[in-house]
Amino acid sequence: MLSIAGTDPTGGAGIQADLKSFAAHGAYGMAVTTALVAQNTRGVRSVHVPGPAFLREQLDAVSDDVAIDAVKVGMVADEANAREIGAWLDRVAPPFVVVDPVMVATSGHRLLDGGAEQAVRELVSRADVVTPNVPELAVLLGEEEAQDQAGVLAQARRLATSTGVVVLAKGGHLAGGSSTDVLVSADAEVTLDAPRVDTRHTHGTGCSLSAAIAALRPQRDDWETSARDAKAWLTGALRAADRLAVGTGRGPVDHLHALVPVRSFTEEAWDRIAGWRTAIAGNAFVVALGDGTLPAEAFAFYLAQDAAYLEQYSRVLSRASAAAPDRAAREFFATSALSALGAEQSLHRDWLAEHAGMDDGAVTRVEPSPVTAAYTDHLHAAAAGSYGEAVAALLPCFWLYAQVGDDLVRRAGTADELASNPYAAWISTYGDPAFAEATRRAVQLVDEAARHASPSERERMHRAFELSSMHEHLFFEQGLTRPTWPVAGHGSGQTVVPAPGA
Ligand SMILES: Nc1ncnc2c1ncn2[C@@H]1O[C@H](COP(=O)(O)OP(=O)(O)O)[C@@H](O)[C@H]1O
Ligand SMILES: Cc1ncc(COP(=O)(O)O)c(N)n1
Repeated sequence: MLSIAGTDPTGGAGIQADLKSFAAHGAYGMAVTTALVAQNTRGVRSVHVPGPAFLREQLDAVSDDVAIDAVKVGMVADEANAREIGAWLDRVAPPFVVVDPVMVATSGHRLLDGGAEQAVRELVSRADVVTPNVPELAVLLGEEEAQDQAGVLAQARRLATSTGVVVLAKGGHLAGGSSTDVLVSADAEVTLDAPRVDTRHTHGTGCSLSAAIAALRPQRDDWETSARDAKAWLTGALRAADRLAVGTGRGPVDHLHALVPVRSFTEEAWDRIAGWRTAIAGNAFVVALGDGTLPAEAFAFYLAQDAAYLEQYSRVLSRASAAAPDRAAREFFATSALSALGAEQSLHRDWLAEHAGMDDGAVTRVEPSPVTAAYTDHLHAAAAGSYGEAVAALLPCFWLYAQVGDDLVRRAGTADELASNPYAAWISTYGDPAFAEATRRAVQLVDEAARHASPSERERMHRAFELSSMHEHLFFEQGLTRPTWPVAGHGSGQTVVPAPGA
């Protein structure tokens, strides 16, 4: 494959994008430079055109030596370049030629000299396929820009008829929930539909699509199949774009997304804590809680510690609420902070009053055990980092409890069997669909935060999530081990919760 185009030193558009697009389709990529463009994800700074003589030397260097299966032409920069490329195409007659009539960058900067439009029209007439976006389609026809899909289709028909070239008119610039392109030739019309991906990283989409079509054509039977497959690939590249984190403006798409499948932060995080999930499912405390054989003093210790934990958990939820980027997230974390103080705590206070003789005051005075303190210190430390770290650290308390609740409800069997378990109220709280719904929402918000995180912040989020998962395991376990703070000079522990009935 040969790309004849301009450069993008940040690798998202032009020749650099074309080569990645070729590689993504299993093609060997070559490139001839029409213009050196000083640009980045924020825009174009300047353009240097070596000129037609050197352009011709590059083109001949390739075609004198290498068999070319298909050519993609992108930015030509000026009229002299366009004529040189036209003459070379006439001489070499490559089997497949795609022309992307690049005129103006997404950022609004001109990439084609004023007055060179006629030369580009002549180049288009030498192509098999031309891939204009909405403004380029209008310029090629000398008409006003189309405002909707019907207008684009009508213009694509006129261009196909007047040039005899297959026209792939791209709809990326139109509004709507889908990003529809139309492929129009003298004898066929095909609509290529794709959902509009919610990303601002669309730098180089046009370059990448035309390069993909050129790369696929020798491997497919016709232009329609090539364009369809190229568009499906581009949609995947757009979906994966946000994870690249290249530049501060409109970033590139992820050409090689198929090499590393896209997984959400939470899917990956959940996999990474598989060990802790197994440990919690087999945790002796959790198993005994599920079958109702857990000694009351073990549950009392756990529950009193959990009340102490929830005091701090609620504070960290409030900090996440304050740091949240939008109103919906702020509301979610504020509501969760409130229910950690209220609804969940009432479960604790009722049980401890009835079974451990602890009144509200006694519950409030419970000293956090070393295990509880380690967990809440970790949460506060995460909250001192970024919003992403805070919410990643907060998530296991939702997710692992929803998982344990769900497991224990299922292990209990029927509702009657569950009711006979002395810890049924606890199990029902966390096995409740409302809690599962809150967990789903928390998962979504963490993924949202991860989408805006840099790779290093994402890694810190993983670390925070993993540490919280470990703390969850240790927290359950402490119901059986009842760890205490060593008291200086005594070499013994101090009880942190009175025995039941005390
Ligand atoms: N947000 C998006 N979601 C899905 N496809 C898109 C999106 N933006 C552009 N595309 C697709 O990318 C290709 C290039 O589109 P377009 O923006 O019209 O061209 P150009 O990049 O040349 O300006 C087209 O196939 C278009 O449908
Ligand atoms: C060298 C070069 N060629 C083409 C584009 C158009 O890119 P886009 O698809 O973002 O409009 C560009 N920015 N740079």
